Amino acid sequence: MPSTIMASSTTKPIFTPPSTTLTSSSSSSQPPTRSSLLSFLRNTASTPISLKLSHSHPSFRSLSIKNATKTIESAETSPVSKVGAKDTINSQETKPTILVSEKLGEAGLELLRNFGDVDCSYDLSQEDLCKKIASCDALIVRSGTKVTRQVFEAAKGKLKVVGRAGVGIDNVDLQAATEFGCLVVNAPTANTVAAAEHGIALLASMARNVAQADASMKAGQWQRNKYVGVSLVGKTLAVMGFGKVGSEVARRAKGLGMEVITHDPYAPADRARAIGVEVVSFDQAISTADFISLHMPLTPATKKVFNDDSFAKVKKGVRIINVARGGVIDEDALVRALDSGKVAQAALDVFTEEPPPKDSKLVQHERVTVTPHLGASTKEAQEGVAIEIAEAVVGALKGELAATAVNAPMVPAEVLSELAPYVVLAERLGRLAVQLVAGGSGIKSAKVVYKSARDPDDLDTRLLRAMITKGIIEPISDSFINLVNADFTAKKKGLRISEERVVVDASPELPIFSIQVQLSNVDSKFGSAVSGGGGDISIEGKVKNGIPHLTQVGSFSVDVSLEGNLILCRQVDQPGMIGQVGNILGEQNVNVSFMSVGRTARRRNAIMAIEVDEEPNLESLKKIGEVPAIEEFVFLKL
Ligand SMILES: NC(=O)c1ccc[n+]([C@@H]2O[C@H](COP(=O)([O-])OP(=O)(O)OC[C@H]3O[C@@H](n4cnc5c(N)ncnc54)[C@H](O)[C@@H]3O)[C@@H](O)[C@H]2O)c1
Ligand SMILES: O=C(O)[C@H](O)COP(=O)(O)O
Repeated sequence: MPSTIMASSTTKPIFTPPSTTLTSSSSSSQPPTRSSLLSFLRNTASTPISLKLSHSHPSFRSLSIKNATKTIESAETSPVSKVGAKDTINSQETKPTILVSEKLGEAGLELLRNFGDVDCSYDLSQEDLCKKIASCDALIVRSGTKVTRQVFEAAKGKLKVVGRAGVGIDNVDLQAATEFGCLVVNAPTANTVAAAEHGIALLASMARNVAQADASMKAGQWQRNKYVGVSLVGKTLAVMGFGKVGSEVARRAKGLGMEVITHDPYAPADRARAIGVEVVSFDQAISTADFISLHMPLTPATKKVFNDDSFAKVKKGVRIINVARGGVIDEDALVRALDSGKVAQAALDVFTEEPPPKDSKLVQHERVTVTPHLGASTKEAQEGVAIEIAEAVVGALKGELAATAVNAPMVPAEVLSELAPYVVLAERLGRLAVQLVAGGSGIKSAKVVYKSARDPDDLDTRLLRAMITKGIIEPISDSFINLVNADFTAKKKGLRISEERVVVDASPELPIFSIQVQLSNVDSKFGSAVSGGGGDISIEGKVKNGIPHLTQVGSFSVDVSLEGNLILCRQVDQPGMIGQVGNILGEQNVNVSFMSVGRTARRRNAIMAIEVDEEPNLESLKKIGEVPAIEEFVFLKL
């Protein structure tokens, strides 16, 4: 059974492909360009066509002569080739500017300096950050910089990647980043152990009043009876969030002889069981634990999850450790629970507001131990994080897909290399399909059919869908589309993209046998592209020897590589047609690089697909339209 995925829902028509008159072929109206944001992929030797997609705005010229009336329509030509190379981020002329707004390990800075101009400006105000960001290609932050919507707006499309040198990305407005097509990457692994060790340090020092006793001695006291602690062995620790840090804390707590239970709605129970940790419900965890250690991210679902209600359910005298995020605790409720004795002690590394106000009751509370967000602050972790984020940011600026992308699908390297030629095919099919739409028709829905011999579940199409979306939208709007914002932009423009995977009897060696793009409920300026009775514009392509080919236009089979621009003609099948069209193009020194003819029956309708190296002028296209046997034709720009 073919599977269908709805990429986005639709509300209103998105756009109308442009159409102007024959005389409007001048290239003087420069299309809007923005610098090359995130490319989808790097160039690889195995990829026949450059995948480093600079952010140009290639609109297209299209000419069609419809049936007997032979109306000529043309969309304005844009100087595609003039904008591409200049805008490429890693060109020889310009080095990317990387703003580092918080202290980063030297090894990471070194990596960044080898690639771009690094501006280390710490403690910037929001206003200064907004001023600076407009000239930056990348921004690297820790938890202290708030990367708000305002920052993305101020970047005016220049900012391509935000690197979070650490795990938590709650200080980055991910929605805004996605809308602006800005990739967000983090460094999720290098500080795990440091955070877990800090959690254990707080657990032990809280239980034995280390911080309070230390302060008391420094104040000249010797209070042995006052600082009698509690033992850890045999006590129950509830680890809330069994991710990287939580599981390391659990492991260490087991080593201290504690009973460990965990609550994590998403973690696989067998991973916990494997280290002797039982997964329980939230209520069970907090009501049975002697110690509760927090290790979940701050999300809308976890915000203030520890509040008056939850403190009402905890065991009297519970002790709480938080090295996750301050915002998961309602801090006023915690003060109340401490004052009432329901919570005996708390050890906190993180706060709702950082730094917390000087008169914070929580910080000043005598049964609270505090550290200024030091969980990740070991020499080792900071060097590791710096290298991890520098590599991710440099990779993203080079156009590589980041393994630690937070707001884009992570596509494993082996999948990526296999899909690379199909990615090119996908974009080109989208680009061709939209040029077949007649002016005046709004495109509301596109359907993509992937034919493959493989199990549909084995086919990750997110990248392909993004590229088809890019192909459809970019030529006719000023939107810049990448893997980060493709689905968002499609939805915003009311374009619904549905996907279907069809299993076919083909070689399982190839991930995809063919990709078909259908545009529904639109008129076509090339009627032959409309297939069957459904009235959908339909084109299909395959990858042959690593090169994308157009193999079907409407009901006609063709076979032409998708490397240059394309002329599609429908004519009465008769001798001499190739020569006539070839002569017209030859007169203008336009080289035909590839051509193919598909027909329904001998001496009936045929489609000629001609790939040309150069762009024919309007005069030549007009002459092609005037060849008597040619019933309709369209010029498509790739
Ligand atoms: N204090 C520090 O310096 C420091 C250092 C590193 C990490 N952190 C913070 O620690 C937290 C965990 O980091 P990590 O690297 O282990 O992340 P992680 O993504 O590996 O683990 C988070 C876990 O929380 C779970 N989770 C999500 N919602 C939950 C909920 N409602 N209840 C319970 N569990 C839930 C997830 O399923 C996941 O297993 C993050 O908030 C991170 O920002 C702080
Ligand atoms: O989420 C994290 O990685 C930690 O909170 C560390 O934050 P920091 O980089 O500001 O120390």
